[in-house]
Amino acid sequence: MIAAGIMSGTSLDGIDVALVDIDGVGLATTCRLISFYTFPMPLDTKQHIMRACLDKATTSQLSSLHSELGYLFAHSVQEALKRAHIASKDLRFIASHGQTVWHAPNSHDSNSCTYSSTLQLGNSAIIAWECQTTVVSDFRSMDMAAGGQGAPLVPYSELVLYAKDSTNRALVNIGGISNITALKAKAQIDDVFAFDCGPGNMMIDEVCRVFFGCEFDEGGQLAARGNLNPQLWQRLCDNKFYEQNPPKSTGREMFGAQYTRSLLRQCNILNATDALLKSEYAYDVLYTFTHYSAFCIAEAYKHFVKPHFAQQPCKDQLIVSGGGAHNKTLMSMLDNMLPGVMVCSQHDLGYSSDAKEAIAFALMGNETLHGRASNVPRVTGAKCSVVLGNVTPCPIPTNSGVLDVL
Ligand SMILES: Nc1ncnc2c1ncn2[C@@H]1O[C@H](COP(=O)(O)OP(=O)(O)OP(=O)(O)O)[C@@H](O)[C@H]1O
Ligand SMILES: CC(=O)N[C@H]1[C@@H]2OC[C@@H](O2)[C@@H](O)[C@@H]1O[C@H](C)C(=O)O
Repeated sequence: MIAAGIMSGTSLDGIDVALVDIDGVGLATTCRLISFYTFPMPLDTKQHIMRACLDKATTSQLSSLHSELGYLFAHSVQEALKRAHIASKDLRFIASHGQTVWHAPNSHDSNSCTYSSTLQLGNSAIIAWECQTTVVSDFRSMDMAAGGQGAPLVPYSELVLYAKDSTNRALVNIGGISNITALKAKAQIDDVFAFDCGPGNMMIDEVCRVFFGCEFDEGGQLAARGNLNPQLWQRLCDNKFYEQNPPKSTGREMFGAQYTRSLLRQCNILNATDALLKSEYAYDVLYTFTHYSAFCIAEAYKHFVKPHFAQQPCKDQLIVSGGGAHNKTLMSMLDNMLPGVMVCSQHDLGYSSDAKEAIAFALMGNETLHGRASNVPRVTGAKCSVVLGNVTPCPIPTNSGVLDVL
């Protein structure tokens, strides 16, 4: 059956839509990518999201953004179907990740009456109405309710789609944040091991905005012209997220624009008034942040993944997906930091590097509609396996039960 997975991640660069042909459930699922599209995030919407992420949106602005994103996601799916020449009546369901504007898994504090929470916006009723189909959304809340971090969730789909009998595979997604999934050869669900490594492109993008007036470092060409700035490197390494034991997850709350700019200020880089000095700094600053992103991934691999792989002595692969796979400087830093490991991209293996997360949510939506769990408790720290997501039925009455989609 045909399903759509929608992902818009922490980078806010665009809305990813994967149209897939999906069959079966659990480890027997087959999921063929029919088409994949990324629709640019409109500037206004991006500003609205940033305002919410920075905790500066009013309640009415948040509510409006929830609807705004609902329409944007729905229209993205409609456009994808049109471009792929698929009739909307053939779409059986949409799995929508939503836009994360808040993710605070460790915030429980009874003294201040603060609760752990996660918030993904994009009104599912609007998506269901506009596309006249069933929608599965809000995948993270149930895992968090069950005591988990609500992230990362993609590892379940990675086990289903990429586990091998003869190779230890570490799958790294370098989006705004980078995360890693360890699939040792012949992995079963209880073997899956995954966590967020640290910043992926988030700080790199911020440096590009501050110094170069662009949104990202195309191909890593700008960083390639720099060298390590020792003072900044020291400051970056003071952040010990990369050393923390998993399970762990992070986001814009830790590695966002405010943090990036505060590091630059501490090193007197943002304070430099001399334009020439600033421009000389720029490439080194970008190189240093890129090096830090690679370092967080390499450290994650060396300290947590490699010992796990040692249980299965066979070939080790590190497979990179997400926008960071296009950054050649970052990829070559990773390669240098991990001698003896075959570092490649999803694309090198014949899969789309960009579509992975959108496909993953389509697969998890399928599990949900079959009443099956798709979190990995060992990964998120949840007390047990749980069925993820909220199901918004197709608005057309059928009188045959809301889950009659399959
Ligand atoms: N051609 C390219 N060269 C260098 N970097 C790129 C390129 N294309 C994309 N990127 C980087 O990848 C980022 C987007 O990656 P991606 O879409 O995987 O992130 P995301 O899904 O938003 O984030 P997350 O997975 O953390 O939620 C961009 O912001 C940019 O930094
Ligand atoms: C809260 C949230 O949206 N987290 C994202 C983010 O982007 C990367 C990393 O941080 C990961 O934990 C997660 O996304 C992927 C899709 C996941 O859950 O596996």
